[in-house]
Amino acid sequence: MKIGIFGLGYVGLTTGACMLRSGFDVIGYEISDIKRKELASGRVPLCEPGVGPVVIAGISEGRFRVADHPSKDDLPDVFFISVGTPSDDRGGTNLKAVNSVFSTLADMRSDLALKGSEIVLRSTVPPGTLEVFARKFEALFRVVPVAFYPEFLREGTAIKDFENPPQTVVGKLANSPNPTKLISIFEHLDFEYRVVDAVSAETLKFACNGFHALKICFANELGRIVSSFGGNPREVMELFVKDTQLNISPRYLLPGAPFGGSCLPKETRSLRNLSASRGLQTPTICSCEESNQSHFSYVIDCILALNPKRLAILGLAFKKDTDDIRESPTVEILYRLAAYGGIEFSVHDYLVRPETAFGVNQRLLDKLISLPKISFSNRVGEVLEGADTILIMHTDKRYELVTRNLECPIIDVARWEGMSRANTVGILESRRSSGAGVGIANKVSM
Ligand SMILES: NC(=O)C1=CN([C@@H]2O[C@H](COP(=O)(O)OP(=O)(O)OC[C@H]3O[C@@H](n4cnc5c(N)ncnc54)[C@H](O)[C@@H]3O)[C@@H](O)[C@H]2O)C=CC1
Ligand SMILES: O=C(O)[C@H]1O[C@H](OP(=O)(O)OP(=O)(O)OC[C@H]2O[C@@H](n3ccc(=O)[nH]c3=O)[C@H](O)[C@@H]2O)[C@H](O)[C@@H](O)[C@@H]1O
Repeated sequence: MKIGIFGLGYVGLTTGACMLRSGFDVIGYEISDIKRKELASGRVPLCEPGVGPVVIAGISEGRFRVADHPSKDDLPDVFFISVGTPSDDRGGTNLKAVNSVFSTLADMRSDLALKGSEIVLRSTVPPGTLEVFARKFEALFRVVPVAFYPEFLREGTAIKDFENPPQTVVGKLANSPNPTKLISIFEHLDFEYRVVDAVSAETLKFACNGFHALKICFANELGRIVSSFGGNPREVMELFVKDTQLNISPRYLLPGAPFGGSCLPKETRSLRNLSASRGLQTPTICSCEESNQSHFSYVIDCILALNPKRLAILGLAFKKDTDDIRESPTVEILYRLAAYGGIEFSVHDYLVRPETAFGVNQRLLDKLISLPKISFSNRVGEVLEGADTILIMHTDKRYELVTRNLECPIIDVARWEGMSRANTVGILESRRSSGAGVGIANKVSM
């Protein structure tokens, strides 16, 4: 069986690698010339453990090909759509890329029907999206099975998650046939799956990401309360998650950094936007954004309490084991601290590299490293040299080891260590009276 994948980003390339591992041939359709060229030259334009070697081997064996659009002489049996669905200006979902893919496929509908191809939407989309596209591209949906199959992978563990998903759900429209070829892929991978209506599958995806964000907010808010009484937030929550009868899984429940990445912030904005569009009052769900912002303020206070002059920051990506800096908490913290002036930053990450960043990540990184008083390196020793304060943002054991015997103050946000706001008020006052940070002062005071 031949698999086609639209969008060779974090999800699309992982899907490609997993399909190759399962023995299928893959054609990736990617709109970015640079990404296509990189792949054609045997370079993988992102860091995701395990993906690179499989994709490169697939390319050299001729089992992974890359093109800008499908050709009717070389049609896949199953098309996965994994293009980006970023937030729009109002917190809704920008569906332009998905629309463009459906439009391409609609133009080829007779060839797709002849081949018996199926279309599987994997991009995260708001409830009701498949129905909207079914109306818009009615002629395509009439002759080709189209399903929504939410993706539950996490960056950094994407292959593992793809091959062992927490659950497998296929959403389809009432009058659409079962996507039998897609289901035969699951059989091969030994997945259990459930077929539900498209709106349920679309909403389930938002429910999962919204709940992940909510759990993080709860853990971080509770952490702040425990800290204020002199208790140990990690200990409290480590005990809390031991109760797996009533407290569900430990994931997302250990206090640490504010949440970030390309998904949770986007989906919390989308949920607020969806509620508002239906005139619904959903204060718990809507408060996640505010709660996360207040946690940023708390972390900033803890850093400023140490009055750093030269701050070494370990971990720039939104979490360890990825090079993705989209909505990274570290990036947000850097901008907020930079607005105060007077701090020099040296930043380390094992995987983020200016020379290998692409697309949005490249633009974000270029902007960040053009900040005054910031240096960036992939050598941790270089970054630590001369630092008077250290900020650890990733739960990476290597950071624990390399900082173990250092004498300067360390704030390990990822593990909630060294987090204290003592003396913050005095420092904020003096920074404010020197005119620094006026623009964001109200965000920082709590
Ligand atoms: N990153 C993650 O951990 C997860 C993401 N998702 C969802 O999967 C989707 C993709 O996410 P990412 O892979 O992170 O995005 P990404 O931004 O890394 O990749 C999207 C790719 O699609 C390409 N593209 C855009 N329009 C195209 C078109 N018309 N034809 C072909 N290629 C096109 C872009 O150039 C880019 O390479 C989003 O809807 C996201 O919400 C779902 C689960 C996990
Ligand atoms: O829909 C998506 O796009 C994906 O979004 C997230 O995956 P991802 O953003 O790759 O990574 P996560 O591990 O969920 O991390 C997101 C944020 O939560 C934080 N986090 C994660 C786990 C945890 O236990 N605690 C915690 O604070 C991370 O540091 C990060 O800031 C979801 O968790 C995936 O299940 C989902 O498929």
